[in-house]
Amino acid sequence: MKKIQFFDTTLRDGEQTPGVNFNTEEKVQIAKQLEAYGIDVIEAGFPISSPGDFEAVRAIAGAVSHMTVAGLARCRKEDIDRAHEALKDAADPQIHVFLATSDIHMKYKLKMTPEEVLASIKEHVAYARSKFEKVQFSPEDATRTNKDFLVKAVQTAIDAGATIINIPDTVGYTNPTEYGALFRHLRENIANFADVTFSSHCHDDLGMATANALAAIENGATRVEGTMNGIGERAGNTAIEEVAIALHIRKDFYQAESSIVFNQTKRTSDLVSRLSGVSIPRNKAVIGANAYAHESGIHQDGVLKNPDTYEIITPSLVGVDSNSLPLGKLSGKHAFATRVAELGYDLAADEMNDAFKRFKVLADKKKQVTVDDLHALIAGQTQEKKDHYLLENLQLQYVSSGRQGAIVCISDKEGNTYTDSAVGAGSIQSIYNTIDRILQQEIILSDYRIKSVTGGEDAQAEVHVVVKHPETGRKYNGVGIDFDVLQASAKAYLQASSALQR
Ligand SMILES: CC(=O)SCCNC(=O)CCNC(=O)[C@H](O)C(C)(C)COP(=O)(O)OP(=O)(O)OC[C@H]1O[C@@H](n2cnc3c(N)ncnc32)[C@H](O)[C@@H]1OP(=O)(O)O
Ligand SMILES: CC(C)C(=O)C(=O)O
Repeated sequence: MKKIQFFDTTLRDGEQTPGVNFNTEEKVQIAKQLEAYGIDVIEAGFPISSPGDFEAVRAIAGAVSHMTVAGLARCRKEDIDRAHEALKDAADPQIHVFLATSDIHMKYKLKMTPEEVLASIKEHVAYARSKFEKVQFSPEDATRTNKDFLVKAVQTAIDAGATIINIPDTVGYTNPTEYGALFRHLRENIANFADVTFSSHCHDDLGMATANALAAIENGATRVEGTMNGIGERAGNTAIEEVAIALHIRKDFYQAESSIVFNQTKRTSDLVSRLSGVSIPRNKAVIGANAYAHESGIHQDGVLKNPDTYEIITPSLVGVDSNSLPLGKLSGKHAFATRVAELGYDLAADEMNDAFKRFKVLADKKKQVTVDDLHALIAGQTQEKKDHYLLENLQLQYVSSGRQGAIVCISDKEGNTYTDSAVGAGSIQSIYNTIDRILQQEIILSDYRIKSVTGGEDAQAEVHVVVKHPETGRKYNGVGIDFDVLQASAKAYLQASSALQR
């Protein structure tokens, strides 16, 4: 098994995410959590960039005990001096010196010739080495750099004293085949490749940052740079938690291990998300809210029988409490029955079948069926079983100004069905007038209240009515629950009428 080190740059490249700005206290908090997560090296910042960044690097250097603390520096002596100053209290300091090597960066950004770039690498890496034992050099934009020139730049850095070489895919341009081949090329052409730590640093512009990092590992890299949750410049960096878990779950393939403390994954990710303000997409690998949720019936049935059928990561491994089986229109009977039983209902087989049919109708209308929806559904079903009359269907004619019309069909316990129609000042009144005609009753509606049982725009409605017998003055209650408020109103009125007619 080879050992893969993780270099976390959440506080440096991660902070380059537009809109993200950590203060020193937050940086120290994240650094300590990254240490608990088992990160080997933390890039605490870019000390020359601002007094705040300098201070944060200094504070982190003094706050962590067994993680290497790195600071970034351009090929400029003042950058290296500033990093040295910021890291002077670190138990294990490292400097990260970089200089771009691609034609486009050298010509347009640096305005330097390739020869000047090689000379600068030699001079500044040597200067860094005079101050640090651990010197990392990154040829920025390496994946768009001429391969022969990249070898020269890397060899120059190693000869000048670099102990770590990082190969950045600065603009997220490469792919796993090409990036893997680049590491092979370096392995074959760098004299003392094995004496130096080779590292990957990928960006996610084409969505391949994790795959590229893994390809680097397959081809000689023993260190991976990345950020928690993949935050970073533009589309972000390699997500550390993804590479770490991929190595662990596919140990059989990668033959590699790391110091990552997996059950700290969720906690670390949550902290970075909260302090950065960058929320995690629900479908994000490893730590997204849906990563351990199974909605479709066949998957839910499999997971209930044995979680390994559809779960390659056990939620507790990464510090997630448990998996979940959210109910939706694609869910099946096994998951539905399990949830109903968990909610404390003991339904007979025919009741369960009936409830499942109603659930499917409801789920077709709602994005997700919640626990409240289930309570409402079962409460409605239990109540309707007791009622003499049942609503079969309802048809309404809406006129923008004028009287509204309703056609109502109801059935009774003996299996008779009755259909009639009537008009009213509003839709609900037209429904109630029709029910009165069918049941040949004259009753007084003394109260009508409506509330939503569940949340969201697709909430179920619960309607409460109180009707009064015109002669005895006795009052009868009715409750109707339905996805549709007019249906719920009809059901409530029928229930109250059933009670009055008994
Ligand atoms: C690929 C990466 O992510 S690299 C890290 C990127 N991160 C950041 O840039 C965040 C922090 N940066 C900053 O605060 C500022 O850019 C500073 C303090 C570093 C520099 O600020 P300024 O002096 O105002 O320069 P500015 O940012 O406008 O331009 C960068 C200068 O650095 C030069 N430069 C860029 N990279 C390097 C390098 N590796 N080595 C030496 N010089 C470099 C540029 O050519 C340019 O030089 P010029 O002023 O002679 O034209
Ligand atoms: C400083 C380097 C490693 C970098 O962040 C990049 O090239 O993306």
